[in-house]
Amino acid sequence: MSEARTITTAEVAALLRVPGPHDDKYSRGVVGMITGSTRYPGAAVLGVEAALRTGVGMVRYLGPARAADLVLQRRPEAVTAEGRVQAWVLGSGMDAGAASVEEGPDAESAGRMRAALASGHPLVIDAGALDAVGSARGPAIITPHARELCRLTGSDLDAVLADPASAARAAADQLGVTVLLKGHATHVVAPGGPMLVARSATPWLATAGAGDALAGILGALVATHEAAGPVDLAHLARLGAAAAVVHGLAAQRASAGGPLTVLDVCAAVPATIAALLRSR
Ligand SMILES: NC(=O)C1=CN([C@@H]2O[C@H](COP(=O)(O)OP(=O)(O)OC[C@H]3O[C@@H](n4cnc5c(N)ncnc54)[C@H](OP(=O)(O)O)[C@@H]3O)[C@@H](O)[C@H]2O)[C@@H](O)CC1
Ligand SMILES: Nc1ncnc2c1ncn2[C@@H]1O[C@H](COP(=O)(O)OP(=O)(O)O)[C@@H](O)[C@H]1O
Repeated sequence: MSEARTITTAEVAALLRVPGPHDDKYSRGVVGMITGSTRYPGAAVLGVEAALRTGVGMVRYLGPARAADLVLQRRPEAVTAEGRVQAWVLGSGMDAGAASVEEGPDAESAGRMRAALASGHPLVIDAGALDAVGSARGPAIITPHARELCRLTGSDLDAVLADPASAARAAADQLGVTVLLKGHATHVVAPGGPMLVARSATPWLATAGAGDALAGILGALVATHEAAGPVDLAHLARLGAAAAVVHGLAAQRASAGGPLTVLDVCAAVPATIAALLRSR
């Protein structure tokens, strides 16, 4: 078994960037999101909602037209024009091979995804972008659930579920990226780095779209940090664990012991962050 340490709420609170009087929307950080697809547009809405609720200077949403329309209906704050970003979230709500699509309504966002992968900016790589991890030029954190990790590394599902810490570490070493392996406990590790575990989640979070929200929370945290200086793989691991804790605590708040929807979790993120900030 791999050594693992539960990240504390004090560590998470210390990783939250608070805007100051001299900040503007660009100095706070811009997260670019190429998520959602014509088949799964809802994932784009959830990720954008989560990123905005986490606090970031701007969300630049560059996915397919159907998803962009829904994102704008829900969140007119989102900017759908190309421009500079500090960090990218790629692949939530997309089928495997999304970066290779060359025809149809999702081809333009596939091209944008290839450009983001080659940009050198930090990357949050989820769902349909996971198989493109080899073309990431910047530091990357991948966010698979156990089945996705197995598809990516060829490992056995029972072995991953029995020892997720070792599976996450092996994947990080094999792929040369930071790995955030989702589950009841979420394991996060950079190649050669310490294993961090987030244990704040409630099983009510086992619902479709919860992972799309996690990617948005993480993307916002990465963009706000990258805006202050370059983020490396070890830093991505700390931010990944912090995002999972915020996500889990927001789910506890949204649940209050009962069922939740993913938009409820997103709505609970600002109060969750405010409570963490009060504790520092
Ligand atoms: N609102 C949105 O837009 C949302 C969009 N989403 C997007 O959906 C995409 C697919 O994501 P995912 O994670 O579901 O896909 P994946 O890893 O292929 O797992 C499927 C495999 O699990 C297994 N399986 C086991 N039990 C099963 C069962 N009872 N019912 C069905 N399957 C069952 C089954 O294996 P089998 O039994 O067939 O061997 C199957 O192969 C992805 O792009 C994601 O971002 C989601 O985020 C949701 C919200
Ligand atoms: N039993 C559970 N207890 C706590 N959290 C869970 C549980 N099952 C799933 N989660 C969390 O819910 C999210 C599900 O993400 P994911 O599997 O990507 O789903 P989706 O693709 O539908 O968004 C992850 O953040 C995961 O950690």
